[in-house]
Amino acid sequence: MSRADLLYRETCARILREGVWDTDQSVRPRWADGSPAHTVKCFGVVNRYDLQEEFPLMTLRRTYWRSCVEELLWIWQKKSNNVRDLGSHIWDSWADESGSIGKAYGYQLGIKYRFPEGEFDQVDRVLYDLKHNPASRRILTSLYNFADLHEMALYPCAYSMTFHVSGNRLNAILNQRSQDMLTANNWNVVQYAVLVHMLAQVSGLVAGELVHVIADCHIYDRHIPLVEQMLELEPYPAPEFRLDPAVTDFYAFTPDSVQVENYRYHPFSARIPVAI
Ligand SMILES: Nc1nc(=O)c2c([nH]1)NC[C@@H]1CN(c3ccc(C(=O)N[C@@H](CCC(=O)O)C(=O)O)cc3)CN21
Ligand SMILES: O=c1ccn([C@H]2C[C@H](O)[C@@H](COP(=O)(O)O)O2)c(=O)[nH]1
Repeated sequence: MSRADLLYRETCARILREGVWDTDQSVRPRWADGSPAHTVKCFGVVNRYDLQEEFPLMTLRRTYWRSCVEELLWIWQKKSNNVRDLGSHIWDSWADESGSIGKAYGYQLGIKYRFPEGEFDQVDRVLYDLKHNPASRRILTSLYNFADLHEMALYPCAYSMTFHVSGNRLNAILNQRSQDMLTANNWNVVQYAVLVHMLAQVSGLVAGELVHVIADCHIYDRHIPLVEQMLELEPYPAPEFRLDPAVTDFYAFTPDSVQVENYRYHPFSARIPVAI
């Protein structure tokens, strides 16, 4: 049985049982019809995924894992902030006429900074440190650049990764300030699990633990019946994950480098409205 499903069920059940509604407050997100998108939320959720044990793809509904990988490579490899470089349309609602989402995500990872060994962007610095200073406690990235927030269409949600090598295992903490449980929880978990596998492989390590720390973990009001239906389902076993072992350069990965086998999931016919 997929552990990712169990963690998902526990997190949603906790929000529905103990969560606090923001209905009495004025909130930023809107539904397509203009009405406020309220949530019920819990603070400070921590979910741990052992990537040696299983690939954390949920089975309670289908996660479009290939789109997750495409978005991951758009941010971490292409370092793009333009939706025209992304295969899917998930970011279109936040893009301007030129396709830009502003100085967010990929744009931040592409900025170069000075280090004793020369100039690196955040991704190249992580790759350098994993190879040359794996014992370092300073291997992290952050997209939360206050100087540029006013030029971002949406402030980064999954905003920081902290990497940690113990033995030959690469562990990571994903820090997320805000999480829409139905639309993107498993989406975010899957893409950062793939990132840990990719970085481990090109650094001569194996993927260890992914610790997902979520500050505001919420379910939107219009998602509640859909989540309740999912909580009734029995999870299937987790699928198998395979990353093309021939790839040794992070920039050589493509969506085709990732294979998922025996992915069984429950049908989910409803369209998920996304709060803008
Ligand atoms: N309210 C909100 N929730 C989010 O999860 C979210 C935002 N806003 N804004 C920025 C990005 C965009 N994200 C999105 C937006 C849409 C889908 C989505 O439509 N997913 C569908 C199918 C995707 C596909 O066909 O590839 C799904 O069924 O999961 C996923 C992530 C995640 N983020
Ligand atoms: O990767 C992502 C991107 C966005 N989200 C969700 C979390 C919130 O529901 C909205 C962002 O609204 P804020 O008011 O800026 O918090 O998008 C996500 O879960 N994962």
